[in-house]
Amino acid sequence: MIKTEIIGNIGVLTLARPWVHNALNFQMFKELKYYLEKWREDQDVKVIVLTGEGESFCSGGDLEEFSQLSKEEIADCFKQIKDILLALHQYPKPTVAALNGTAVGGGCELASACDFRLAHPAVQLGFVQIRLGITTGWGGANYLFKLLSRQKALELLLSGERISSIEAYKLGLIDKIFPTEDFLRHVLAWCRRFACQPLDAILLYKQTAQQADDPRFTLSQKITLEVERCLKVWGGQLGGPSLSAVNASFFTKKQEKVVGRV
Ligand SMILES: CC[C@@H](C(=O)O)C(=O)SCCNC(=O)CCNC(=O)[C@H](O)C(C)(C)COP(=O)(O)OP(=O)(O)OC[C@H]1O[C@@H](n2cnc3c(N)ncnc32)[C@H](O)[C@@H]1OP(=O)(O)O
Repeated sequence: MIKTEIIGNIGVLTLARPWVHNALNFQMFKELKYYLEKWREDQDVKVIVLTGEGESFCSGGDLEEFSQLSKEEIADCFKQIKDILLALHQYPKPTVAALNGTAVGGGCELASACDFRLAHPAVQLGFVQIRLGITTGWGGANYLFKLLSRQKALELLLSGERISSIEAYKLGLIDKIFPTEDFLRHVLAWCRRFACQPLDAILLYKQTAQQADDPRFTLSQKITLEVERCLKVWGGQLGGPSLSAVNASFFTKKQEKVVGRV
């Protein structure tokens, strides 16, 4: 129910239950967890893209399946799902939700847990939970509060209204709008700008990003750690190019330029 593909260092996870608009059942969460863990250490995967098959990105939790569970079973299920979304939010590599179509309920929670959200003009988004008499059950409101101002996030959550991707872009919830035609091709080209970079540097920037909003560190400590990270890659400690290799590449390019000018 989750299809996977690695395209040029980009791991693509496709929610594949289009007959129910990619409603997420528990089996899909298990698969999502499995692939996120598998790709965490995979040197060939530098960026993760989550998308959906068919006309929707995701219609949220599978209401059919969840309605058959007891209160205790739902509590256990949601606990496991919120851990998977948190792991996605704290993932060491960049994560991208490619909204190929409608995202509602838990579909918006999933997208909000990612680093980036890309969409096309026909996409609609809605934190519709309140219209069912419930609230976000997977941590999605907290991710939304990190992305939007308190009042904009509250407006979306309290109204349960669906908004267009263009409105969501203006709010800052969507990072980029691409044409509907060949949407995934545009997404992959956008992600390739990250995926073509050295993995060590990608991982270190993600660490710096995670730390940026961690209240346990002062700004001075965060900056010291940021500098230490740079020195690690500079010295080649992570298996990247060493100081001399960085210099060599700089001077080789410089020399080539000079030769080219003659
Ligand atoms: C439970 C977790 C909770 C959270 O913590 O966040 C949530 O996610 S709550 C929110 C749950 N989601 C919803 O309320 C959305 C429900 N779906 C829709 O609003 C619409 O289906 C749609 C996604 C906007 C598409 O509308 P439309 O194009 O008109 O299609 P249909 O409505 O006819 O749907 C076709 C088919 O799909 C089934 N379906 C859709 N969503 C779900 C779902 N979330 N769970 C289970 N099944 C779903 C729908 O019942 C239809 O089935 P059939 O009638 O058997 O064809």
